[in-house]
Order: sequence, then structure tokens, then C-alpha cells
Amino acid sequence: MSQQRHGSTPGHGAGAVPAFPDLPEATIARLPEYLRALHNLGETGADTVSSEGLAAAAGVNSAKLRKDLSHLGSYGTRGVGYDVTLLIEQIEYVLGLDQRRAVCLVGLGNLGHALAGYDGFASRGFKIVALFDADESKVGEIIHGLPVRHISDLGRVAVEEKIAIGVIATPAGAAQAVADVLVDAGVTSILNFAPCVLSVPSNVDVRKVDLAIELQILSFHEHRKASLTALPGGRSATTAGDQEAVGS
Ligand SMILES: NC(=O)c1ccc[n+]([C@@H]2O[C@H](COP(=O)([O-])OP(=O)(O)OC[C@H]3O[C@@H](n4cnc5c(N)ncnc54)[C@H](O)[C@@H]3O)[C@@H](O)[C@H]2O)c1
Repeated sequence: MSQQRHGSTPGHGAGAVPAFPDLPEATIARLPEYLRALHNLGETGADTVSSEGLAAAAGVNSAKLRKDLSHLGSYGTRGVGYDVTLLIEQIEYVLGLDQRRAVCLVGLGNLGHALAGYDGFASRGFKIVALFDADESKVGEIIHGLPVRHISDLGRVAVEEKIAIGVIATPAGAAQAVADVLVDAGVTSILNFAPCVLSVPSNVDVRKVDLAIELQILSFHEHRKASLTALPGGRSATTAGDQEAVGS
């Protein structure tokens, strides 16, 4: 996943909460991994976890994890580690997950249908509250309990439902127009699945998901491993090293 970065992290401007940490983008990207690992550990009944244990569960190295968590003011206790519940609370606070965010989905084709039915959003603090499409034949269709509405209703519904995040799953050719509608409706965070770059005002954050790009990056690593194996002495990369290189 990549980010089109505009403007500053919320909370950094004048009048911001002074305690809000200034986090590097790479750290922000790893926090959800730590959170997922912590939830899994919590489900096993663990009260504390060492930095090495959490790093292994999250698939990063422990020095990087300690540095990331130090940005949150979380250093763990020597010989004990990190308190699992406390660290979950800290990360959820920083990611703003202590409030449930309303999400709308635009484009109810193959991908949109799959996303609309994905239970994982709700369990991670996001509720899909509205579905939109431009195709009249889809309007009124019920998908996982929600009606598909016409895109022309987005402005009104965005205000009524307090939509915070818009997900675009339309063809690339329609994505900019959809982004404009979302922005006009006051939505300031967009997750874009369409393979194109969006032009948005500086106060709008855009994250782009493109599985083809991820596959191309993996292809690079396959290529690199093959060329290393072909070297005299047959050097090859480690599995852990590859995971980090791809994920960072
Ligand atoms: N990011 C990824 O990894 C990934 C993976 C698969 C597909 N995609 C992309 O996701 C998008 C959707 O793919 P799909 O296979 O679901 O396509 P699809 O053609 O099945 O569905 C697209 C939907 O968007 C709707 N639409 C078109 N213009 C619109 C507009 N202006 N406003 C609202 N709705 C509009 C169409 O009516 C249709 O229902 C494409 O851009 C595709 O390239 C991305």
C-alpha cells in the first residue's frame, strides 16, 4: 500500500494536542502490524510480551520495534516486557481507533462486492455505512444488508452518516471524478483501489492499494534471489530479510 501524502498528520498543527507524537511514516505503517500481533497474543491470554516476542509475531526486527514504540513513549519494563493491554490502548489511541470511523464504498463491481462483505473492517474499528454506484441497475441492490445508493446521493449521505473515509473501487477512468465528489462531500481520507493517481486538496489523505504493484515488488525479489543464487558461492537472501524488505 502506498500513500499520496499531502498536509501534515492530524494533530500537528497549531492548537494540536501537545502529547500527540510526531511519527515517521514507516512507524505509522508498522503500528497496525503490532496491533494485530498484540490482539493475537491477548487472545492467547498473554499479559506481557518481550520486544523480541512481539517483533517476531509482527514480522519485524526487535530493534526497529523498540524504536517505533519509543515514539509512543512506550519502553516496556526491563525483564518483563510490554504490558499487552496497555500497549494495545496506546496504539489504538495513536491510530485513532478508539473511535469507530464510518466508511463508504464507491463502485460495487467485483472488488466492491468483496470489500462490502469483508467482516474484518468492523472488527478493526471501521463500519461500512453506505454503498454507492453510478449504475442505475445496481441502485437498490442489497449487499450484506446495505442498499446500493446512487453516487448523486453521496453528498447528503456523507453528512448524515458522518463518513470519514471513502473507498474507491471504480474503474480508473472514473476514480478522479469520484474522489472529487468525496472531497466536495467533506471526506478527507480516501482509500483508492483504482490504478491511478488522484489529485486532491492538501488536507485530504489518500492511500492507494495496488496488488499488481505488490506482485511486481515480489517479482523484483524473485529476480534478485535468482541472480544471487547464480553468483559463485550461491549466496542467497534469508526469508526474514525478504519479509522486511517487501513490507518496509
Ligand atoms: N488494488 C487492487 O489490488 C485491485 C484489485 C482488483 C481490482 N482493482 C481495481 O478496482 C477497480 C474495480 O475493479 P472491479 O473488477 O470491481 O471493476 P468492475 O467493473 O467490476 O466494477 C466497477 C464498478 O464501479 C462502478 N462505477 C463506474 N463509474 C462510477 C462512478 N463514476 N461512480 C460510482 N460508481 C462507478 C461501476 O458501475 C461498477 O459497478 C478497478 O479500478 C480495478 O482496476 C484493484
